[in-house]
Amino acid sequence: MPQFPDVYSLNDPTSFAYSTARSRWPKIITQSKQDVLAHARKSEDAELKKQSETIVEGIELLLQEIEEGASIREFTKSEVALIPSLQSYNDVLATMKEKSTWLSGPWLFTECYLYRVLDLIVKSQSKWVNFDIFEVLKRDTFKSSKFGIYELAIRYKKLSEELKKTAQVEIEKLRILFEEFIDISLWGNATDLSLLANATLEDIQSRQGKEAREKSAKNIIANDLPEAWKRLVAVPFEERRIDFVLDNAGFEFYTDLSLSLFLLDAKLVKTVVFHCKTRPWMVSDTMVKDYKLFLQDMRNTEWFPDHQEELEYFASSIEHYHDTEQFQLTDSEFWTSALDYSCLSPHEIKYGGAELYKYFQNSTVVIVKGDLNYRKLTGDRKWPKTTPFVDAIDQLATSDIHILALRTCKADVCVGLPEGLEEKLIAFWKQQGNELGELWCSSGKWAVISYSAGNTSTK
Ligand SMILES: O=P(O)(O)OC[C@H]1O[C@](O)(CO)[C@@H](O)[C@@H]1O
Ligand SMILES: [Mg+2]
Ligand SMILES: [Mn+2]
Repeated sequence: MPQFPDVYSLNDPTSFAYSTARSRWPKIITQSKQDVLAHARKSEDAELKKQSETIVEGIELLLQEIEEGASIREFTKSEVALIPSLQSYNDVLATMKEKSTWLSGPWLFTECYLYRVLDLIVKSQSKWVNFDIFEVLKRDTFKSSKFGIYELAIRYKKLSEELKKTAQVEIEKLRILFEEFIDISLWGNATDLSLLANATLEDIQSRQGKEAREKSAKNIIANDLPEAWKRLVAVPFEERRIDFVLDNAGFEFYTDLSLSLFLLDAKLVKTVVFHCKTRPWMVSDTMVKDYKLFLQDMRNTEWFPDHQEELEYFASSIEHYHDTEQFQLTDSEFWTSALDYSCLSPHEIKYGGAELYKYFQNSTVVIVKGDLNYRKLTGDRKWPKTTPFVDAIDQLATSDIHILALRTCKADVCVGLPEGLEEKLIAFWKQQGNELGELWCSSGKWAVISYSAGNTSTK
């Protein structure tokens, strides 16, 4: 049994956690306050406008508490009565030996807690319960991803028509295509909005598209994809189901859909299920309602005046699979609870962990997308970077769940690297003019593809 190292903490100046709490969070929160104000301004509802004042006050107080490094408090009885899953945060707080603060607590827990406080502030107002505080930002960024969107829609239509024409596509060709669409979905994660605080839109565009991906191929520093492919083709077709634990809406969601469409068209899988968040989360994460908005936005000819045939082909293809239930979307409170994914276990019966555990045992492969999900898989602990992935995911390694993590690295935690590579990357990042070489791992420029068959003992 591996020893569990400490988790990353907000008061460590060598961790990306440090600037996250002191500079990134305040920017994100300030932006969301502006979106509340803009929404209130547009509304004619006097009650809604009045309630926006309470929300803004709440957000300002939150901002002040973070900046002052105030203590983290338990959610009150009435708050938990309003949103029962907040209790998961109180459960974890009760186990902490030291009092946690906004600037010194565990990074992963406190970041999750932050988004729940923000959500609570909004949902405490009756006229705002269905308001997604990040929706405008998510859609605006999708709108400005035009070129990447065109390129992928063109690629997909051509391939899909070819697949439909060909009676029997050679398996080796399908394997190569599988790699291509995994790659698209992986790098789709490079442009999440919680990092927008640091990136320009140009920067974002330069990360999308084929050329950017080709340049990044050497930056995939751990790659277990061959094992996932072997698993996929070993399961009888009728039982083949791929689950996605989704990350971001917008461009990344679009790339996840393109991977799903390829898998369905190529008859590599029978069913695809997307697992979404039940509430606004980490700025850009996908909720079930974002699917409808996605279809609507794809068909917005003002936003996307060119390549309408290809965009329509993409949208109606996914709609078709949605109608036949080969493509499904679902959500669970578990994903935004305080628990990390070692709690995807039969013992976690309060927040949906046991249910998901059972469901995932029947999955061919569970694709876990993005940085935050990866941090929750590995517990956000200070694992030596050469730790095997299966040693960092606790009981999931023996859960019978087949996990494939696709993650661009935007935080300190990372495992599965070959001996000596970390040292080289630290030196390289320093040489690039960065003060802290260790922060290569939070730059979003490198990525890992990690697999666990859920049965370490027979691996
Ligand atoms: O959308 P992703 O890939 O989960 O990225 C968001 C994550 O990255 C971070 O920005 C890393 O610091 C966190 O806010 C969060 O863990
Ligand atoms: Mg763990
Ligand atoms: Mn995200």
